Amino acid sequence: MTRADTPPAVELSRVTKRYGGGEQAVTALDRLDAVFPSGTFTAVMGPSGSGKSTLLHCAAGLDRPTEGAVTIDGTSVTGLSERALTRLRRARVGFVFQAFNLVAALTAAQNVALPLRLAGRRPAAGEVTAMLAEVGLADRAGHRPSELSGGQQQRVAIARALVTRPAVLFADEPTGALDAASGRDVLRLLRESVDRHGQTVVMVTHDPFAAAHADRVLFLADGRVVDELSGPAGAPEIAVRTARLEAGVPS
Ligand SMILES: Nc1ncnc2c1ncn2[C@@H]1O[C@H](COP(=O)(O)OP(=O)(O)OP(=O)(O)O)[C@@H](O)[C@H]1O
Repeated sequence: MTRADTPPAVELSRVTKRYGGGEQAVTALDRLDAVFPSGTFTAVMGPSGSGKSTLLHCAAGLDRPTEGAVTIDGTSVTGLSERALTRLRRARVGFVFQAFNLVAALTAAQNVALPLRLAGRRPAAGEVTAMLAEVGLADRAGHRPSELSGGQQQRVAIARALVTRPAVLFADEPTGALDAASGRDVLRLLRESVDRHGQTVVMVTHDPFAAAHADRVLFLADGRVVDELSGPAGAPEIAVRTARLEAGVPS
């Protein structure tokens, strides 16, 4: 099957997400449409409060839209029970957070094995080590998060997110807490997962240099996609579009 025949990893159709009610109601996503094709790397940018994290949470099945439809790896999230949604998420979705979110009491290897164990699988011999080797940390398998640098912790978090070979990996500001060199390592890993393994990656970022690693950049404002850059775009071009959006200038 060619990539064009493969269903999108994630699709959002007219997704609205409202928080609160009455006078206090906030519309975080406003009839938003977005398609994340399988095997592509998309960056999501936009001013603070534009709905980026809400988009990620709805697209990952961590949160349910108020209206509209979300399909993950061909399965409609609407109507799924909490249990079925959790199962879908564990099997088909990976998540990487700005703050790494590793389990402090577990070693790197145990952290990476966790999603397999939660899915009721005993990791095959060498599976976890191979995953750690992929992120350049085969020699740190027995270390706890407190014994690793921020960049190394984020690489363990990426290994943990990829070990189930999910249909889609979501990353929320994955380089936000890292120095420039560690940030570049993390972005290179995400890029390689797309190029080598056909992984689908969706990453929220404020950083045009980070977004320049993606195949496509979606720009959000007021809960809608208002601009898009396709094909690898350079950081300067991304920065100009971002500045325009923050200044409220239509593109
Ligand atoms: N749990 C919540 N309850 C009420 N309002 C919320 C909640 N979560 C988000 N919002 C509101 O929804 C809007 C979108 O928030 P969201 O966090 O998705 O934006 P963002 O683009 O990720 O922002 P930032 O770049 O600052 O992280 C904001 O106005 C925010 O205040």
